[in-house]
Amino acid sequence: MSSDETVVDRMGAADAVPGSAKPDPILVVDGVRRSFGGLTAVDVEHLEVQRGTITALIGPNGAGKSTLFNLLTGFDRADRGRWSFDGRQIGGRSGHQVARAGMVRTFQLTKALTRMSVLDNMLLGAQGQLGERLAGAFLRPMWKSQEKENTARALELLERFKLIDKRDEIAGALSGGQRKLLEMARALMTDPSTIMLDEPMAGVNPALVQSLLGHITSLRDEGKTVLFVEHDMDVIMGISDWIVVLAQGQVIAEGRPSDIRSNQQVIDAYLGAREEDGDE
Ligand SMILES: Nc1ncnc2c1ncn2[C@@H]1O[C@H](COP(=O)(O)OP(=O)(O)OP(=O)(O)O)[C@@H](O)[C@H]1O
Repeated sequence: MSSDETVVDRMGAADAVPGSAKPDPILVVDGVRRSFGGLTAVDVEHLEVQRGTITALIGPNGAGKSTLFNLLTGFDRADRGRWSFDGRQIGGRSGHQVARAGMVRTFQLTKALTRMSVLDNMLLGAQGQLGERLAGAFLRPMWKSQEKENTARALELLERFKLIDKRDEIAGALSGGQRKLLEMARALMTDPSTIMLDEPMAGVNPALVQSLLGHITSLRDEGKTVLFVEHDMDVIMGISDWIVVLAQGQVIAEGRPSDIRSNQQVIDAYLGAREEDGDE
């Protein structure tokens, strides 16, 4: 859990305003826009993500969270804009190149991946960003030495995520929570410095929630940057160092959990509406 003191240490004096400067940003986004026909899905003027923190990206359905994730990790093309990761411009790079630069996103298990073993899923993760485009992927032949190295890393991660006993089972046989653990473990195969988690708690049995939360905070405590999209407010408020709120493609607010909870614009655009709907 993030105590106020550690949050202050990590975020410095960052202001709780959209587009605020961070003391040591790992990701800097400028003027990124993506439209689908007449609909502007993402229109982010400026956004900085602080290195070594857990940053949540929240917003109502259709706010553009997934589209922004896809753009930043090279799985979709922006109409305009640029962004840098760890000081290097990576706008327009492929998912594979972005992964090599050190930023990886998780993907939910596609049908093809559910038919593969847990270990093979991990080995596929070693080949860089694993996206929908790789849905029908099969393992590329690897050099023996590389295969040995990858297998050793996969087993080490499966051990850490308590999936080692499942290594030879097909991924489709895993529970919802175990799938989320596999998605996270697989994304770590390339040892990224930044991991982007797509709804890490969706479909997770309450018994596994604490374990997943523990894994996420350990990643941050090891120095990794974690950016995640999530709908569960308790999870968001509980583990985030910083929260970015997107509505209709734009950043309408950002700040510490306490700032966001009391932000009237966020309550009007998102939190209030969710309370009426009943929290998902
Ligand atoms: N490939 C696409 N073609 C057309 N419209 C799209 C496409 N991808 C996203 N959109 C539209 O862009 C908007 C933003 O969608 P996006 O999935 O990024 O939102 P989101 O915040 O991730 O929503 P959710 O919380 O429901 O997952 C939506 O109106 C969506 O319908």
